[in-house]
Amino acid sequence: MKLLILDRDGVINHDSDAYIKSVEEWLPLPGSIEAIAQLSKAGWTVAVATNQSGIARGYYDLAVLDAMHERLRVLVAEQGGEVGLIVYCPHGPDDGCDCRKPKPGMLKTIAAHYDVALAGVWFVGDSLGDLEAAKAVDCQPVLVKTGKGEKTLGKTLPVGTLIFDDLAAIAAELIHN
Ligand SMILES: O=P(O)(O)OC[C@@H](O)[C@H]1O[C@@H](OP(=O)(O)O)[C@@H](O)[C@@H](O)[C@@H]1O
Ligand SMILES: [Mg+2]
Ligand SMILES: [Zn+2]
Repeated sequence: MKLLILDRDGVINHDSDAYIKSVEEWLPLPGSIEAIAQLSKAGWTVAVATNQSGIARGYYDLAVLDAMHERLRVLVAEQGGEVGLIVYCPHGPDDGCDCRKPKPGMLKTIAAHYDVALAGVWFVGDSLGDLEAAKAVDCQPVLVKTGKGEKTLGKTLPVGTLIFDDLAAIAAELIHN
């Protein structure tokens, strides 16, 4: 199967150092909804793996998080596509969970859900932790320059990291090559 895994904040929607705390603050990046819909219509399964420590920090609750993801699903459906499994880590940095990136727990959950191997599967993120999570399970790390991506570019990236301007550029690459 053609599986693509996306980080959420900074890849699909605008990110904020103040966290994305409400559906109103959850604003798609230019071209991201269309990119997901086009990928879906081209036979790709698009899953999401997102850290959401704002839950542990008490900035918003699971109902709000679910509403953001319902919004994502509705917007993509309006473009004729669909979003696959969305996995989130609600824990804080000190909770010692297995799912918070850079740990690869969420990627493993997605692989198990679809019963596929992760080797070579593209995982698209804007933070170094996303790329490190990818590397940990032999996914292809892919950095976008949106969100925190420009800042991440200044760090030492995992060997072999691919770099694209945004999700729309990734969709064009995957669909047309
Ligand atoms: O990019 P994804 O994984 O979809 O989500 C990132 C968010 O959970 C938040 O992650 C936080 O990091 P800490 O969790 O506080 O280290 C900060 O970077 C926030 O700016 C950001 O909105
Ligand atoms: Mg991000
Ligand atoms: Zn977790």
